[in-house]
Amino acid sequence: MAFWSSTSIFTSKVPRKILFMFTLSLSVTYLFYSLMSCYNSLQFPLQENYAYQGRLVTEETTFVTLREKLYSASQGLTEFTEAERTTAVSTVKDHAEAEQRTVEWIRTQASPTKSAAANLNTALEKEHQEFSTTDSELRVNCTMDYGEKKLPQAIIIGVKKGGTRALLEALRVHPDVRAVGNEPHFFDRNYEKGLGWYRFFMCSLVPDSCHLTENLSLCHHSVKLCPLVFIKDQLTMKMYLGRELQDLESGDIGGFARISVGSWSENILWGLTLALRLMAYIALHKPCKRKNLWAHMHTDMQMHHNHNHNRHSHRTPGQAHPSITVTRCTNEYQRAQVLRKTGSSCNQSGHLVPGGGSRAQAVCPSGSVAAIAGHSTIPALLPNKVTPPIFDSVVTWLSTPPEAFSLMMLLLMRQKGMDAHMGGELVTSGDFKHLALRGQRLRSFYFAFKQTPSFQDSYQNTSVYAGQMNTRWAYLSLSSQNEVEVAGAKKPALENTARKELNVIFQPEKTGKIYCLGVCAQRQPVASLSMLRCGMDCHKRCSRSMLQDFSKNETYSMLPGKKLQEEKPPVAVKCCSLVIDLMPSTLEGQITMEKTPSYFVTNHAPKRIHSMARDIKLIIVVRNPVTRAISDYTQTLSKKPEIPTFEVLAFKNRTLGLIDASWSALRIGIYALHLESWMQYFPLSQMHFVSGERLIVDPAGEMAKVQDFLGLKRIVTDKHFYFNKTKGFPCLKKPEDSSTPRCLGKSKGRTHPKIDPDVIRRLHKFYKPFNMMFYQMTGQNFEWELEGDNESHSSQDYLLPSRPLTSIKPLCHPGEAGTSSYLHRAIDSIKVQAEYCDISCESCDA
Ligand SMILES: Nc1ncnc2c1ncn2[C@@H]1O[C@H](COP(=O)(O)OS(=O)(=O)O)[C@@H](OP(=O)(O)O)[C@H]1O
Repeated sequence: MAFWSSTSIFTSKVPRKILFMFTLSLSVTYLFYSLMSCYNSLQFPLQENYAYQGRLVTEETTFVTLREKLYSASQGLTEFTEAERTTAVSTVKDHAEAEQRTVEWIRTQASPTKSAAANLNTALEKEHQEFSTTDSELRVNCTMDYGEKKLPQAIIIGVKKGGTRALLEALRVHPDVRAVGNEPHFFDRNYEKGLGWYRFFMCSLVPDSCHLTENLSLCHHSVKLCPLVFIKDQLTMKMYLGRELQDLESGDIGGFARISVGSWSENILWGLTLALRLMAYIALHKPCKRKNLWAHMHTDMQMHHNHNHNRHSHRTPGQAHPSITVTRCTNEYQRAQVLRKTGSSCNQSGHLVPGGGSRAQAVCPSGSVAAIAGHSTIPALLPNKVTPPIFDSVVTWLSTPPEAFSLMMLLLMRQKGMDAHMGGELVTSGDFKHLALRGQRLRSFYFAFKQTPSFQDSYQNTSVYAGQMNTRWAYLSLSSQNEVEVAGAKKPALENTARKELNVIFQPEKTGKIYCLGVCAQRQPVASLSMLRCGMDCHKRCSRSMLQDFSKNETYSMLPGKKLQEEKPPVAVKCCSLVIDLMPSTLEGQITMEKTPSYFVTNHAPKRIHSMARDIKLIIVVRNPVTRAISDYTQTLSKKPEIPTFEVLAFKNRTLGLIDASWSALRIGIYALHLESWMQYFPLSQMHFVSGERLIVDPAGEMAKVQDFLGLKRIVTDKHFYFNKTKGFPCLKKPEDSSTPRCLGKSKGRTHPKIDPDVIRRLHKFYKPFNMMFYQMTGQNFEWELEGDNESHSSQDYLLPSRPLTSIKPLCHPGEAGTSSYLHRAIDSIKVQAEYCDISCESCDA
């Protein structure tokens, strides 16, 4: 009602009314559009156990019923049209049957290389629509998760280009398998981030996490929109806009609705209401004119502060209530200038005075506010406004750059004895390292904090220094004078610290109330719904120049940084799951998995994985090393077309026939060598080898073995696969509620370049002794030599073993002493034997 009364201003101002109506309709349209488009992604998330993820589960739903649902969902596969349906494969209960199927399958493939090659080009366009499971798509997971975050119990450790994606995607069909779509690269690239990071990476939104708390909690996500996240955002926005519009309507800063997760309809209704209110606010304040906006806001703030001061004075008995006087800062830009040039501080009576130093005193000893980092967040944090429960009053000021607000909040939290941490929200990437190294600015910060009684203490006699808006990370420290300091630092120390911080942040703690508050992205290129997130669409435009200005200014850092000493146990950040790519949680009885094929060739990986979980199950998909090398090369070529030919790279000296075993594409294929380091830590019984070739021709057969190995019920069977002629590979059948069959993306099953047959023959020769060694070690004969013997086949012809992989006695028994020396002796003899081998000891070790 208040809203409508406030908008009555419009009636006298026709142009504003028109603007209002226009923006309103836009907003409503967008809202529906967003919901609809996102809903699609929920209908069929890329994670296979779609039912698990995509269906809303009521709070009463138990884990058992959830799992039951998953099982039934995994059975319900939609039939294909005749055109789509080609030869299916069946389980490998009996070899003869499997073989028969294989033969049939191959026949239908009609030489997959050629058919795939011929068809692929013409079908590319079609493929675009048809093959939905691409790696990049896998990065987005807009779904809710249930259960617990666990470290993986099984990992697909290799090998690159072996067929690992196909295996993982097939496994994900299984209701008892939960796997992250992306490759975490924890044990090779991200290890220093710690298991906390890994685990966090392995988790996703915790259901209801945002109202785990009794009190107010805010959760804000700048991740891609999806309904479930949106609900949370919406709630957040309820807060944000509640603040904004309450300012507008009633001048009441202090009173905010508590957040509770409402029903869908309620939330949608909220969204609409918020949109309306937001539009009204925008129309009223003409916020795109920066100065005006800020002038308005200032006026409002001062007005409301005074108002609030009077209203709530009874809450802080005996406390002085200095009014805000921000005389020098009539708009944000000016404020920034003031701070940048001179620093700023406030005097005892709470007035902003130009400072000579390089810092801004944000909260003056008197408890009043002068400025913080050029932004007008402080009024929201004014001690005398912050009445218990604190969170009812501490809200973000919509047009405040999030960094400033977050920092300030964090400082205050810490200063008041709260266990508060800050982290960065990833807007465009699920990879922290990537983000940090690319030098991208974090676009928003979030922090989590735990309420402690001391937080409600008086704010008197405190000083908070804040600054450092132009670097990606900030240090926080408590000085000996109990001052909280924030300071920026330059790379690389800053990044290291940031990582440390993140590690800390992501280690969950069981006890305590967890609160979370996120701040919207500043320059996030998210379309109109960011209006609902960040308050105003034009806010981005308005503040961009200012932000850029900040970024350019190197001297804007306020204080020399001190490293944050972690004195208290870290806080869980369950509430805000800000990483886009997430490993799902698992229910009782489910397996958490990931795949990162580079682990297989990473020296430290076996030891690291062993120290994490010595009983972990390891899956290794292996493929003829020659084909694998060509596949690897093809991938590189697709990214860097200027690289030399395969033939050139493969040899150190082609005339002499010296193969360059240090070229990674070739080195990876010396499986025996890499396996040796794994065997030093894990018994063979914990490893399962999948034939990459058979995974193509008999996916169900391979899947049966993998499921057995993982101790899973054989759920994924031939019923789940069909051979897609266009793709030239097996694909997963579509689930009943999706119209999309699931073939792997364009990067899987590429057409390989034609390689000189002589080179291929030489490579086969090169690999032969290593392959033999590998067969011995694993006790399985993958029969890659058959491919090498038959030169009429091109590299991409998947020449199949005519019978199931033969078993041979393993050379070394699991964990057996002497494995290593045996292998070394064997490799030594190989070196002598191998005619074309230029393997030196160094390259072997490498
Ligand atoms: N079902 C299905 N669909 C498409 N592709 C399939 C499938 N099964 C196995 N393969 C083979 O998988 C090869 C890619 O291996 P990876 O997924 O391990 O590659 S990666 O390491 O993750 O980049 C890929 O290699 P290329 O053919 O060289 O592209 C495929 O041959």
